[in-house]
This record gives sequence, structure tokens and C-alpha cells, in this order.
Amino acid sequence: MEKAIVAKNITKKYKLYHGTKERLLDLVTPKSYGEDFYALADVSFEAEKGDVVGFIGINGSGKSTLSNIVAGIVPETSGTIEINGQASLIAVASGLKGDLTGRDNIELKCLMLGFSKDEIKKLEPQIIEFSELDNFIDQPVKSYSSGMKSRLGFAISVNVDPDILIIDEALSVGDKAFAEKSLDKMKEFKKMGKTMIFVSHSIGQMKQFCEKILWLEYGMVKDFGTVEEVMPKYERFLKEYKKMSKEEREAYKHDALQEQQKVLMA
Ligand SMILES: Nc1ncnc2c1ncn2[C@@H]1O[C@H](COP(=O)(O)OP(=O)(O)OP(=O)(O)O)[C@@H](O)[C@H]1O
Repeated sequence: MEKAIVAKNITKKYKLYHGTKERLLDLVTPKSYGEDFYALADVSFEAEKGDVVGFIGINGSGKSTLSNIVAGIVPETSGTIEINGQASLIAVASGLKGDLTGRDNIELKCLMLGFSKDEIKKLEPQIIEFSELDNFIDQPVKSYSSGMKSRLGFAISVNVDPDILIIDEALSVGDKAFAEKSLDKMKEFKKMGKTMIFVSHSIGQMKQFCEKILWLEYGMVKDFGTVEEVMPKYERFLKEYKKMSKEEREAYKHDALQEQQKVLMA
């Protein structure tokens, strides 16, 4: 099978500062201030061409950070990510410019993807129709609601025929009718054998779409396997996690972060 994405030992470190003073001091004498925080620790996974890989995990587990790294929006601190040669990759959630109108954003994103002016002219009506933004298409994107932004991002992404599509929580905002239309489009993509990364908190959507599941927890890979292998374990975990008291969750997190330290030292 042809590999579409190969991510090896991805680590993402952020600096956490206690207040502005510490942040400024760190600018003057770098590395002296702030606390290291690892949003991802030694994460590896692969997607074959045509796989739909779902990223799951409780809040703050690193799903968006990883999808942004795959999309090339956020740089990894260490590790490598390979995207199959000619694959054109598009992330629904990225790259909309607030000061530009919806229409200008369509043109800009298409230009960046290498489309010619003529090709963009043909694509534009299709994208606008899918977005259902009507007259808002000529308003600056900063005046859009998050649902509207997500509709524009999704409309562009699914109409430019990418090889790899990254859908990060794009269906959780906006109305139900649009989400259903988008899910239909995703089914179409799946039939066409496109590779997708899908980030969602919806267990139903995950089961419906994904072949593989990457379960992240406090930046570490808790499990990676087929949807049939991983989802039942995740659902059992969620049931237990929901029952935990605040203190129990803190203790759980503490243990996970100690494990993270071990992973990072290895
Ligand atoms: N720019 C940043 N600076 C510092 N910490 C960050 C930054 N971006 C993300 N983080 C932290 O990294 C961790 C992982 O965040 P991320 O958004 O990837 O998680 P997630 O699994 O997508 O969460 P959610 O399900 O809530 O969307 C979180 O603790 C978050 O606070």
C-alpha cells in the first residue's frame, strides 16, 4: 500500500509563561524563563492512501496541534512528517484572512494551491454555492460567525480536489443541514479513495468515517489501530473518565504527565 502520511516521533514543545513580565524577560535572555510544556510527545502514525484517520482524545490531548503539524501550519519541535510526493493537502481550518472578503479568500487560497486565474473563475461559483454564504461572500471574513467561517473553509477545501483533506472540528460549528451536506461530501471523498484526517468529538461520526483511529492523551499516543480495535476501548475509557471526580482527574493527569516525562527522556 502506498503511504500518504508518515509521522515519526513528533514532539511539540510550547513555553508557558507566568505573566507578561516572564515572557518579556525570556525574550531578553532566552531559555531562562517560562516552563516547558509538551503538547505532543513522541507521536508516530501512518496513513495509507485512501485511509480516513480519526484523531480522538479528551480536551487538550493534542489533536489540533497534530493536525496543524500535518497541515504544515505549525512547526514540530522534533520528529519528521512526510507527505506523499505530489499530494495536495488542504486543511479546512486554516488560512482565512479576516480583512479580506469571502470571495477574495477563495481566490487567495486557490492561488496558493496553484490554480490559474481561469481555473479559479470556474471554481468560484461552485465554492460560493456550497458555502451558502449568499451576499456575505463580499463581506470581510472578520464579520463572519465561526459557523460561517467554517462553511467557507469547508466549501473551499472540498471543491479544490485535494489528495489529502484535514477536517478539524469543522462540522461541530454551524447548522445541522450544513453538517449533513458536508458529511455527504466526505462520503463522496471516501469513495474516491482520498486520504483524510478527521478530528471530531463525535463518536458516531468517527465510527461512520474512519478506518484508523489515533487516540491521543496528554500529547502521547494511547492507541493507534483500526476503528474496531480502538473505539470500544476509547468508549470504555470515556465512561470511566466521566465518572471521575475533579481530584481523580487531576491524579490521572499527574500520572499521565509523569509517563510523558519518561517518554521524552527515553
Ligand atoms: N500556542 C500554544 N501555546 C501554548 N500551549 C498551547 C498552544 N496551542 C495549544 N496549546 C496547548 O497544547 C495542548 C493541546 O492542545 P490541542 O488544541 O492540540 O488539543 P485538542 O486535543 O485539540 O483539544 P480540544 O479537544 O479541546 O480541541 C493544550 O493543553 C493546549 O492548551
